[in-house]
Amino acid sequence: MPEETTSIDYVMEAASGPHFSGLRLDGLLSSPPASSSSSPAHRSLASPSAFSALAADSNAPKQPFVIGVSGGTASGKTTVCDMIIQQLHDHRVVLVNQDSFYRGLTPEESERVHEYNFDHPDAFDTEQLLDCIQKLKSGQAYQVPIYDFKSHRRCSDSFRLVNASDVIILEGILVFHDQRVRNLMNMKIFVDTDADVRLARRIRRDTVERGRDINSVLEQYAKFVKPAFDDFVLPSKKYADVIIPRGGDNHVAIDLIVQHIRTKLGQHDLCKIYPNVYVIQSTFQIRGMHTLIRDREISKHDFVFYSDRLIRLVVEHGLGHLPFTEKQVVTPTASVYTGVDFCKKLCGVSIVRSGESMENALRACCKGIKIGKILIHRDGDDGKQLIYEKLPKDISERHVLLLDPVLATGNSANQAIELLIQKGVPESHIIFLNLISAPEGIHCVYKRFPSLKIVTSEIDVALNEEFRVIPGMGEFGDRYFGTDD
Ligand SMILES: Nc1nc2c(ncn2[C@@H]2O[C@H](COP(=O)(O)OP(=O)(O)OP(=O)(O)O)[C@@H](O)[C@H]2O)c(=O)[nH]1
Ligand SMILES: O=P(O)(O)OC[C@H]1O[C@H](OP(=O)(O)OP(=O)(O)O)[C@H](O)[C@@H]1O
Ligand SMILES: O=c1cc[nH]c(=O)[nH]1
Repeated sequence: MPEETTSIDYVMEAASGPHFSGLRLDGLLSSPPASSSSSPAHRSLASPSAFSALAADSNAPKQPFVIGVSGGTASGKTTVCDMIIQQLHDHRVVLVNQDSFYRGLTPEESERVHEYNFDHPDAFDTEQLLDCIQKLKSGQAYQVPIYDFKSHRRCSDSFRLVNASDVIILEGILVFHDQRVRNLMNMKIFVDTDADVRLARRIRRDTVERGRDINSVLEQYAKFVKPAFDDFVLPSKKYADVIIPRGGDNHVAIDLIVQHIRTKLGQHDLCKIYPNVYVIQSTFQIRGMHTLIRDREISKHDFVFYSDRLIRLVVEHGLGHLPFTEKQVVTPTASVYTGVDFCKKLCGVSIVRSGESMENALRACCKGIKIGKILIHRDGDDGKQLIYEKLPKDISERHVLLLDPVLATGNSANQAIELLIQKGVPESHIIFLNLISAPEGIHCVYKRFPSLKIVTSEIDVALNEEFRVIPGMGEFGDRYFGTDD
């Protein structure tokens, strides 16, 4: 026992000296490792303009949310990632491990594997990792290499195909080291676990799972793992947005992180510009319904059925934005329940004809609700003319749910809103409900009516030259009412 303690002390002591990247030919090179940012390969890749071009196009389809998870060896990164993936069960999440981008050792390096520093940034092919994350971010699938920890090589003929998804988690000890990789992340998490706990886990993992003897594990730890942690991993902690003490045991932190990711996923870029735009939180159910109603091959019956389901969700969500008052009731157990009372001064206004498809859902939610109508004639595509209106007399005292499934140029909506305001409805008392909004329509409405609320189920990419929403769902009214052939 005293002998073992001495040898551990020795290796720990030795850890405080200099350390080097890649293969240590003599175990004690005299110059520090070349800075990775100075390599020509680094300079040539991914110019800043490539990134800004990606970021600048506000009409581009929604980009995946990229989470970086870093921390020392055996800190519990994998557990944290698993928990996030599990809790985000209704989103498509992919995990990319930095380990997959280990360069793999040359035969010469393999012969002296004990002198190879697997914990130095140069041990990873960061250019390829960047390429992978950029491709996934732009919606393309990527063939991730498979690295074998036993042979220290990559499998030459097989890859793991990672598909594009809503969330990409990039996990590894050094994922915050390179600024270009960091810049691709929307959220950075550092798993902070005490060094002694990590070392104990590492010893158990490497001896039990990787068939190594304890001395070689400690030697590698002292010579490479600990120094690289101090030099590269720990300094990158400052880039983290969230630091999780105790790793996977910290359920509160993971819950908060997942909540934040959920909020961000539901947020279109336009919601950041216009805080009164609400996109209902996307789920596979909602996407499934959109997939059906956007499919030009769907039957009329199914188009109506799935549009109605979506409309009901949008209506329910819209009602959630109405004011309420507190109300107490006595339950059958003679206890007091403190709840809320629905807003009483309410009405719906549909823009004829498509908006009428939303009336049933509103009636189903609000018994006996008054519903007015506005008919706007489309004269060309910019000229809209109001030709009919029938509104409740006391509309100025009511909150108005304005109904129309499509917001395209915004001209119809603006005509209708203008009329409501003329009738005395305060702008902030109008909630415009629709299934699909085009960015152009949102800009157009908010230019004139910034305090109105829009509740929609998806924001599309753009309008085409014919002012149709892209990808859109074609002419909603014709498809819903069966007048399209
Ligand atoms: N001996 C040896 N070690 C390697 C090799 N490749 C990677 N490593 C070690 O693997 C570690 C990186 O993985 P970790 O972060 O510990 O693994 P992990 O399972 O993701 O850790 P947690 O999930 O945080 O517990 C580095 O510290 C390297 O020293 C190899 O081929 N041989
Ligand atoms: O934002 P905009 O560019 O004004 O376009 C949106 C309008 O177009 C559609 O109606 P359409 O004129 O096709 O009539 P319909 O409801 O009778 O089908 C839709 O229901 C909106 O009212
Ligand atoms: O794409 C569009 C544009 C306006 N109205 C629709 O129904 N669809």
